[in-house]
Amino acid sequence: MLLEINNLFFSHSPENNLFRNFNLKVEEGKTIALAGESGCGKSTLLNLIYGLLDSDKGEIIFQGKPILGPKKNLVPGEDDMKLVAQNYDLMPYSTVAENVGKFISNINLEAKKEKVQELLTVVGLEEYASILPKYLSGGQQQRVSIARALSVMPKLLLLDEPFSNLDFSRKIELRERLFRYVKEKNISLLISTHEIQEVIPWLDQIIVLQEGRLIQNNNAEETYNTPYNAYVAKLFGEVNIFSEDEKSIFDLSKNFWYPHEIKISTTGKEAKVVESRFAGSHFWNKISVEDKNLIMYTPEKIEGSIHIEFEKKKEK
Ligand SMILES: Nc1ncnc2c1ncn2[C@@H]1O[C@H](COP(=O)(O)OP(=O)(O)OP(=O)(O)O)[C@@H](O)[C@H]1O
Repeated sequence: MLLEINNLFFSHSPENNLFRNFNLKVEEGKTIALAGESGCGKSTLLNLIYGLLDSDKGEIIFQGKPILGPKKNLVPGEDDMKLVAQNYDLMPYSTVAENVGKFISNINLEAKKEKVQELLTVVGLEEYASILPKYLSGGQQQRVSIARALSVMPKLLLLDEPFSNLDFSRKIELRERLFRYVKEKNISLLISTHEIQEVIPWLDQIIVLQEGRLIQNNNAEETYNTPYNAYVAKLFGEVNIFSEDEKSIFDLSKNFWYPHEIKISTTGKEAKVVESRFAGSHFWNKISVEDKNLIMYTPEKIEGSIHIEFEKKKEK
């Protein structure tokens, strides 16, 4: 096992016990999302794993060796682990290329140059090699920091919200190149995000945190289809949530229905269209059924009175 967290306890302050008996295992070469709403403990967990914080109890074992916090280890960080936090920590008077090459040996300068070039391509900054970081946007600095972390070929890369500062098209480009690169090099990636939708296609596993508790740890498909609770379902975007009573009124077998799982049918329950709005790839509709408002997506604009059914194949 690459990383093992056993019975971890941690609190920032005595009145706020964030992690209470937290356990997690990370295998080699896996791409894992650390998901959960703001404040659930994602950054704190990454900092604990990297050795920037002292745990109150329990152990974090990386490649068979315990990670010691700052009290016992003055220089945090392991050779085979890198963290890219939300402050990018670049050398201000060195160029982008020098920053990326900071940890690469100077023994073979030609090989170093090639490696830096390869990493700049991964993060889409080939043209910025000779620029100083201060002339870069926050998102670009973030990418330099990711390239520098990749340069040491870590066994485990921890990324804290790596796409938070990027516009949509940059995000799509970086995402694909980064995820392919880490898989190819067998680097385990633990990436914190509150926009799980954006990374689903690349994930082996999703770990969901809720107020410091690990509440679900499955692959993306299982997490999406059988979310542990409404909090998990909501991480995937809009979802219709039914109480136990409503579940029986609607004769449903599960509590969470995504908008695309509700379909127009010739029979089924009658519904009134409250509003229908163009949303790009579909129309976003609010409908009212049995005094409950539901969101459903349709290919065309809808109005008036309709009949709906709940997609059968997703029922479990
Ligand atoms: N230095 C600190 N001192 C005291 N409390 C802190 C500190 N850092 C974080 N916290 C608290 O610990 C909890 C977890 O914070 P953390 O930053 O780990 O969450 P997060 O899931 O990464 O959030 P975000 O997605 O907003 O970055 C929050 O309640 C936060 O207010």
